[in-house]
Amino acid sequence: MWQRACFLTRLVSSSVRISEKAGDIIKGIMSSGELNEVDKGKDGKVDLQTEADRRAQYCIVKSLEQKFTNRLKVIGEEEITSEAPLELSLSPEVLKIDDQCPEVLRSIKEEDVVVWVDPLDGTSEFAQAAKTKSPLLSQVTVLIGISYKGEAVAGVIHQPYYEGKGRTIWGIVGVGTYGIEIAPADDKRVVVTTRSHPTPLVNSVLDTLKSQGLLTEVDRVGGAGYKVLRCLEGAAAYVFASAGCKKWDTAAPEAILKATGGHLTDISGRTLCYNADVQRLNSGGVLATAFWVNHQEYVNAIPEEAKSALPEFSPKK
Ligand SMILES: Nc1ncnc2c1ncn2[C@@H]1O[C@H](COP(=O)(O)O)[C@@H](O)[C@H]1OP(=O)(O)O
Ligand SMILES: [Mg+2]
Ligand SMILES: [Mg+2]
Ligand SMILES: [Mg+2]
Repeated sequence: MWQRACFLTRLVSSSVRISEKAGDIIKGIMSSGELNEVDKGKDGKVDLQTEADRRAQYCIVKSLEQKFTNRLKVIGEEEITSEAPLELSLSPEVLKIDDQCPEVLRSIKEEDVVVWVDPLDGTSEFAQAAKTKSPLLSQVTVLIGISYKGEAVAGVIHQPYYEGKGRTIWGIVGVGTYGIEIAPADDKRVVVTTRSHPTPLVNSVLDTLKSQGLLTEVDRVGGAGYKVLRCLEGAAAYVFASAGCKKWDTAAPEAILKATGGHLTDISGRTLCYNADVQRLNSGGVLATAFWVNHQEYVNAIPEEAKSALPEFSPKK
């Protein structure tokens, strides 16, 4: 089956298993209690990295390198430092849908894609949970996103602590999203936003959405992956009117959301580009909406002052 399947299906099939192995590595570090946190932050801002981030990164990048060739371009959040076991098996579930892949995706070759890796999304929540044993751990995810011609076309989100045993959600645009039950339209308008990176602008945009009836309830939760999962499970939108999220935070979630009919752009409605040489920072913020929501309505409701405070291009990578 591996030999006959197209490259993209093989890559997703391998990424599903690799993300699950990375999840086991993350859980192992949490159980050991030896997170060995490092602060990568600049300009006085805290940006944590733990041993779990480092080992999961190693597992994902090295496994992809072994399974595929060096023509595959992989861009990850962390440097390759700590070693970890690899994962070379495949998910047969993904290979089963190979014949449903649209023709345009079937012709993709290794050198045509970029793989965006966030080995542990929700590091603040992970580190805080180690100290307080709080339910924040369900907000931790492993993200592997695949882009083609600058567009997010496939993705894997593994949630290691979901209901104790974990789950893996994966999707291919034009085929569908698997591993999750997509919630129908809701009368309520729950909007999810950052828990660990609030700013006055983030809050004032939410106030505006509320005044326009596009928000009935705000839920402050961690991680870009987890927030997009919430949009698949009933939340109307994920709104983050701040820079800070990077391409590896949004690639996998965007592909999975798009595969269900939802949208993810910056807060001005501009599509995100995932070419290898693009700036890493999503400097225009993040706006994601569920399939049953009018995305443009949210774009229009966000004040111009907020949009101009978050320009598309930042001088820093
Ligand atoms: N200011 C920031 N500095 C570093 N990472 C950020 C920042 N803002 C957002 N992120 C990344 O985006 C994710 C979603 O942000 P938030 O939870 O604040 O909405 C975070 O978990 C973090 O990813 P990571 O945990 O992989 O470092
Ligand atoms: Mg980080
Ligand atoms: Mg992240
Ligand atoms: Mg991360």
